[in-house]
Amino acid sequence: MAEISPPLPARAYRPGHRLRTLLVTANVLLGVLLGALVLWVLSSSRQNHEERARATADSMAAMGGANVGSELGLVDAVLRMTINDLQRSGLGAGSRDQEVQDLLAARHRLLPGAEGFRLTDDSGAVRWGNLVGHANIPNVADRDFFRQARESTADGPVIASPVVSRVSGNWVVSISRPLVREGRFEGVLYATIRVDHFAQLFQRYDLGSRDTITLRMRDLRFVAWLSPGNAAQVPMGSTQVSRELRESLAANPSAGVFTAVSPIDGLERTVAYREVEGWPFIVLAGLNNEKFFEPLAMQARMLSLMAACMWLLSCAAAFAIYRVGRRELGAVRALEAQSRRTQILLRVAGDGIHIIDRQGHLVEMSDSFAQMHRSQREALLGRHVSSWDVNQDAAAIGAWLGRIRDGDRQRVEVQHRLADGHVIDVDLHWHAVDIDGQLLVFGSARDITDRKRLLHSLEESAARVRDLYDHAPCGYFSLDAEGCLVHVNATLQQWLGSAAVESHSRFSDLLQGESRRRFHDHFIELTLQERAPEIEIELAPPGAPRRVVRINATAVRDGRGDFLMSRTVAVDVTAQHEALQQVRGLLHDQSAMLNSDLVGMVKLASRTVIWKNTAMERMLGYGPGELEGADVRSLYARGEDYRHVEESAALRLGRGQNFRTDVRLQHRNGEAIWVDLSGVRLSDHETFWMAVDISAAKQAHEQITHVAFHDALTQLPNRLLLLDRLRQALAAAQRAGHDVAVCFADLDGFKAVNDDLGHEAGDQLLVELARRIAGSIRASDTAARLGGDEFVLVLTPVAGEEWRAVLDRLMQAVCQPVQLPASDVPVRVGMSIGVALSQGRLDAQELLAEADEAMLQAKRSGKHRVQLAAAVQALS
Ligand SMILES: Nc1nc2c(ncn2[C@@H]2O[C@H](COP(=O)(O)OP(=O)(O)OP(=O)(O)O)[C@@H](O)[C@H]2O)c(=O)[nH]1
Repeated sequence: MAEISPPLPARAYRPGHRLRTLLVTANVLLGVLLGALVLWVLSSSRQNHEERARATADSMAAMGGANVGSELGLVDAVLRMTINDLQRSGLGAGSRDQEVQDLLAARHRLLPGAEGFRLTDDSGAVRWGNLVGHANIPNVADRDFFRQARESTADGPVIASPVVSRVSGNWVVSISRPLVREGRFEGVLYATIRVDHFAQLFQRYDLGSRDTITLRMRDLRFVAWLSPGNAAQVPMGSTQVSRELRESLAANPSAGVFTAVSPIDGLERTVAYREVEGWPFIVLAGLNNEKFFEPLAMQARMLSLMAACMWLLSCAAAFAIYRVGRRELGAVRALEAQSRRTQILLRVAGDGIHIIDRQGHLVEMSDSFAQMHRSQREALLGRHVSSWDVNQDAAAIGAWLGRIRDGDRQRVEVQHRLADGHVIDVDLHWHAVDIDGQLLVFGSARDITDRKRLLHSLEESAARVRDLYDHAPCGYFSLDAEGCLVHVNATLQQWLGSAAVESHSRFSDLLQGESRRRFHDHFIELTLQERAPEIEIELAPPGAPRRVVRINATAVRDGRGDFLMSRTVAVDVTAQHEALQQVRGLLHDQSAMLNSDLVGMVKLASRTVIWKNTAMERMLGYGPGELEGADVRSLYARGEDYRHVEESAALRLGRGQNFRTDVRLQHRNGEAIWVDLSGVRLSDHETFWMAVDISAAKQAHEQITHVAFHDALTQLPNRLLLLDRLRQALAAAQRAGHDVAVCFADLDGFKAVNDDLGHEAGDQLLVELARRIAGSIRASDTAARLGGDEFVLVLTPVAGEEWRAVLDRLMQAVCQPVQLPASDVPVRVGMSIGVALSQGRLDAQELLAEADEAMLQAKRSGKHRVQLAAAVQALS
């Protein structure tokens, strides 16, 4: 698998983004620059405007001050000149009124701005001036200017605050001088100027609407103002002024410029003030900033608009550049992306893509091509086709390259020799393309070596399947919707008799009788349903064996569900049928066997009867079905027999062996029944048992055994049984470490009984004495009759001398009189006994002989006594 180089990071190379950033940044900078420029220009312009406003206001204030000053100066000059004239001419008090009146009138004419020009006497009565002839001569003694002038010692005019004229009713400002002659106060000459006159003075200036020129007293009391277009009224004498004016006046009482909002009308103005030189007045010129800076605002708007237009134009230009640039960049990027896609395609392409030039040299390839050749791209680049083409040499390849033309294409299977020498099969598509006058062959090669091998393998498999199909032990065939053969394998052909099978034969025509009818129904059902039930039919073609076949069919349908054909498997079940017949016969035989009268059979599961035959029921005395479910333990005569069988059988059956034993079962009436019992294991849970009643045989055997081992007269054990028991006792005694006493007894005087009373009486006596002997011993002891009047007792176990007590008791029993039928008087016999003790010995015959010898010794010693064997005595 070729390693694919990772894709470039998404933001690693984005020329469109960079251009956009550049243009946006440039426009932002341009916007900032234009803004700064506009601000700078406006700031400079505002500064100029402010300077101009201040200069204009200052000029107007200066001009106003000069005008007011010159007006007042003119009035004062006329007043002074008139006073001088009055002092010199002696006019005035005591003079003719007309002369004074004329003088004043003449001088009044010099003062067009003065409303009144009058002279008072020393009492304040207005005696001369333009009020002469007035009905009521006013007195101004209460006026400030009169009092100040009368008291004034300085050679200067007296200016009084505006007052309402008592003559005209107008607000006026009065300028006065005292008339003093020869040190005596004779009156006050005064001129009154209407405050409106000052406003008229200011009208000669080109004031804009909302501009103001104001005249105030030095103490800021309002006198007059001119403010075109301003309807605000200012109370006469009002000192309501801005804070800035007070501060500026405090800093410089004579002149100043500042900007302030007027407390009168609330408008912002550039205000300049000037002191009226020589007079207690200040003139304030206020330029309405809004009005004055209107051109500046206009300029600002224009500049801003121009700057905005420039900026928008710049943005539009930038956007156009961006659009064009992006289109170009998009094209470049599309080309790059195409190139990268092609490169990646070559890296990841599954097929071996490669390009060769007209000379047959490899000029480009995908990684998979190099991998297919088990080589590296660098090693293969420039190689000639002939270096790997197995089927053509360089000359043939050259000829082929010389023949092909633009647009030629072909698909061929070729063989390539790999770098490691292996040859692979290749499926090659090539396409010749002329690019810029150069013919290139584009190839797509795929390694099909494995596919060809697989195809070969599949063909072999198909052949095997075909062989299997034809020669399988099953018959295969397909029928069309009409029931005619479409496919049939060789096996079925053989079954049908090859001659009978023709193309499109109707299959049912090859059948007879019941088979034909059954198949017909089966096929109808198959055409209607997906499957049809299995059926068995008989094939009986002429010249071929009859056979029974079981057929299983599936319907094949088209996309609409219409029946196309059947797919049928036929299995030859002839042998099964025959086997079934045999099995049925066997089952019949088996049934007969299982129901035998002689052999009882049961099947057990978990020790419970789950099946039994009649013989078993009869053997155990149960009625039909009564044994079903019975616990098997209840069928045994003795519990130990059941346990013995259970343990022994479990061991053998568990090893897969059969188990057989003779055991006593219990008849329902309580009698024990000897049976020959054998069992086999059927499964983990089930066992099968057969029982043959052997009670009769067992009884006969027991009788035979009893006769063989017992004395026929007394029924005591005979010599054979005695020896057997003696040997067992000796072996046990040796293991246990105790003694066995072997006592040989012979009756004393028995012969006389026979002789006197007859042999039969002798037998009766022997029977009685045998009974007494058997009753004198323990269960572990044995009393046997050897023959005649000889008895042997085996006492085991014995310890010490305890055998003596047993024998004493025995002798007492034996010597008791016996009443025999043949005698009127009881018969008495004695008994001589020889005793041998085992003392660890095991030889029974030796001990018996030793006891016999001791018995003889007892006889010899006078009879009816017990004699211990000499060997025992010696050992003791
Ligand atoms: N009735 C009868 N007698 C028998 C039988 N077998 C042997 N005898 C007799 O028993 C007698 C035994 O003989 P003895 O042992 O010599 O007789 P005894 O009189 O006891 O003599 P001692 O042993 O010397 O005391 C013989 O006469 C036998 O014929 C038998 O089965 N029945």
